[in-house]
Amino acid sequence: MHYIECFGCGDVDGGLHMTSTVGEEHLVRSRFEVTRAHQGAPGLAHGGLLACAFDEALGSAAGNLLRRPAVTGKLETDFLRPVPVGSTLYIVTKLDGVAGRKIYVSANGRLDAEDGPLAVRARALFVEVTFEHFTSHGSADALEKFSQTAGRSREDWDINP
Ligand SMILES: CCCCCCCCCCCC(=O)SCCNC(=O)CCNC(=O)[C@H](O)C(C)(C)COP(=O)(O)OP(=O)(O)OC[C@H]1O[C@@H](n2cnc3c(N)ncnc32)[C@H](O)[C@@H]1OP(=O)(O)O
Repeated sequence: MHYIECFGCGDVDGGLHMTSTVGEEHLVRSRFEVTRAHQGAPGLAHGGLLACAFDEALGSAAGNLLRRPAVTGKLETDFLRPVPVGSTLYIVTKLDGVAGRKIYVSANGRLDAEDGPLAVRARALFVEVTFEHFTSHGSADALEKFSQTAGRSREDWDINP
């Protein structure tokens, strides 16, 4: 799932420009490059921006692994180490479970390498929604744009791979 106007993964000025890929053992790997635009304290990433990066990584995992539209219901973050400007967070997300519409995911973010020091941990509950969630609360035009730019139609979502 990729939407070019998404703040997390899209081609948006000032956005996070994150990329995510599904790898071995159904783990989703995401990267977040921390720039000066993401600062809170001087030279360090803002905690809210880091939470956003994890929302993106966790949401990307829920969406790409299950191929169901879902939105964040709950997001928890543990900030274990400062994350400096100029560093890259290597985020690995796993699917912990599904119960009805509830999708549980968790992630670890390590500094500058897959095996770097653990800097941020996060857990989230995503809730599966229908497309009407986006048309009734968002914008039908934006949803159409998503369908076009993601290269898939709404009907594709009915298929559970
Ligand atoms: C086109 C595609 C593009 C793809 C779109 C991809 C988007 C990804 C974007 C990145 C992620 C985001 O930023 S998403 C944006 C931020 N999030 C949002 O805007 C969500 C706003 N909240 C809502 O719309 C709603 O509260 C929902 C959809 C989350 C839930 O409402 P609902 O549909 O009425 O369902 P509800 O019965 O309340 O909840 C269903 C089950 O989840 C549980 N539940 C719900 N919320 C919580 C919670 N905070 N903490 C614990 N549990 C919760 C309930 O107890 C229930 O459990 P049980 O009784 O079944 O046991």
